[in-house]
Amino acid sequence: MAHKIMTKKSASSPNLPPGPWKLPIIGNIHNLIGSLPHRRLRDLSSKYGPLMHLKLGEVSTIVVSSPEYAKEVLKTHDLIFASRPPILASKILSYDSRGMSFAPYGDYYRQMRKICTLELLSSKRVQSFQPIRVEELTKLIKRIASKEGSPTNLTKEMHTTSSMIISRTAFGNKCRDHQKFISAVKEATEAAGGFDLGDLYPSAEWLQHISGLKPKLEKSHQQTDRIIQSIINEHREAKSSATEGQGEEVEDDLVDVLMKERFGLSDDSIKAVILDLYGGGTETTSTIITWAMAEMIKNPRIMKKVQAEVREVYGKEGQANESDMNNLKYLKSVVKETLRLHPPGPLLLPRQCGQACEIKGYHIPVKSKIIVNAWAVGRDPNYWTEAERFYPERFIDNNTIDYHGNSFEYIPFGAGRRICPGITFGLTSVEFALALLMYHFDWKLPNGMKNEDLDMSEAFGVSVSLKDDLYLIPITFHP
Ligand code: HEM
Repeated sequence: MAHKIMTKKSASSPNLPPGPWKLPIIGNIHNLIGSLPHRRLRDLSSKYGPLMHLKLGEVSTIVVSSPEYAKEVLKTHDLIFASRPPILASKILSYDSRGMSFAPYGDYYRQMRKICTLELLSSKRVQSFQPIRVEELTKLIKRIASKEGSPTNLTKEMHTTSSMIISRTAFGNKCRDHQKFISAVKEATEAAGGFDLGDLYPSAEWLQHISGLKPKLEKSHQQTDRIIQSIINEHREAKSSATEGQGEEVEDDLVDVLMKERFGLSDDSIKAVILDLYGGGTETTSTIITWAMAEMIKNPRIMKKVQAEVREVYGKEGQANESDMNNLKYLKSVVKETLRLHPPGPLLLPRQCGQACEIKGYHIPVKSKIIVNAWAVGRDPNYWTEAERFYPERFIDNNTIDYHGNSFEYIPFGAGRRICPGITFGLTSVEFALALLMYHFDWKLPNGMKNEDLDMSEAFGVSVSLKDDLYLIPITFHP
């Protein structure tokens, strides 16, 4: 291994992974200033190695930037790193971390994860939501067609569509105003997206008060709580009138599933999980679609090839449908390549070390925060030829690299026990949306802009997205 210990340490000082010099109090916070975190961390790790130690405020942080070390953390020592660090936003917004994303690893988490993978996000359940996807995406195609020839804000359109798909999946027809829920969560996410000093200095609780974040999060939480609670109450009423034989048949949306008696979940747990699924599935899905569109506009050869494939497969039917998606081999490779270069969560979600351990001779202290730089791993030139190039062909006929965290050079959904449970849900929406956009329209940039001039700069947020909204001109395709 290239990064051996260079200096002899005394027996009492643990052999931490290498890292930049630490300043008093702030540690390495100043080392992160300059560019977006995933880029900055990659630059630092090219100097200090693929297993790097940083001190961010009080928090000992281990940064993983190569497939070999990602495998150590996400597979070899999976159980030790299966927890998440406590985060103020999740404590407040997610009912004391009762959702799945930030629940500490333990019995409660395992129960929720099981419900989620077997009941809420299983292939069968995802399949059952097909009518919702078809309806929302048909609305999207109609809205875009109505703007024929003029610039359309695809970023915004995709965000609206993904939000509606997940909100309708979660609440079904028993919610009268999806928009109210969507706006409240947007506000909460914006509040949580800020940098929280309190999380970097857990021992100084007073910091949470002076940063002003806590009251902001509490206010947002009260608002979202009121809305979801009233949706749950509506479900309860619909259920009881159906049982009494007066109501319509109760159709299973995600809240219905979570309310099943055999799970014995409290309302707070139900609300936390719903918020998690909404938070985990909306922006991720819409940003991938936008990145894929931007990459294809930049590479017209690729867009033409996808369009030819989609139009050939769906030509006879005159419209795209989900059942033939398996024939769209090239479109699927475009999605895979988009996720390699633009994983919406470039640093996955942080893990926490549950027990002091050693990785290839380096000491990992208990309670360290673990950051896996999936973005850097997906661009590692030791694993990828022409790593920075958008080249979907690399995945055609490559059956070894899948989405399930088995190849550690490709982990846009993470790997191991905490791998994203929404892979099927997310990919089904992404691939179908792209098939429709490619089938129904030709696309060009506004104001005579050249393909190569499209700015691909990133913005860091809940997901890493294009910095500027993507405006494209649709031209309807008439078969
Ligand atoms: C389509 C694009 C998506 C991407 C790229 C993505 C990516 C990720 C990543 C990187 C993680 C962290 C994994 C880890 O720590 O190893 C994660 C976790 C999670 N995702 Fe996704 N996700 C996507 C879609 C979805 C959807 C559609 C849902 C739900 C409807 C969802 C729900 C979740 C949840 C609940 C977790 C937390 C899992 C846990 O801690 O056990 N995601 N996702």
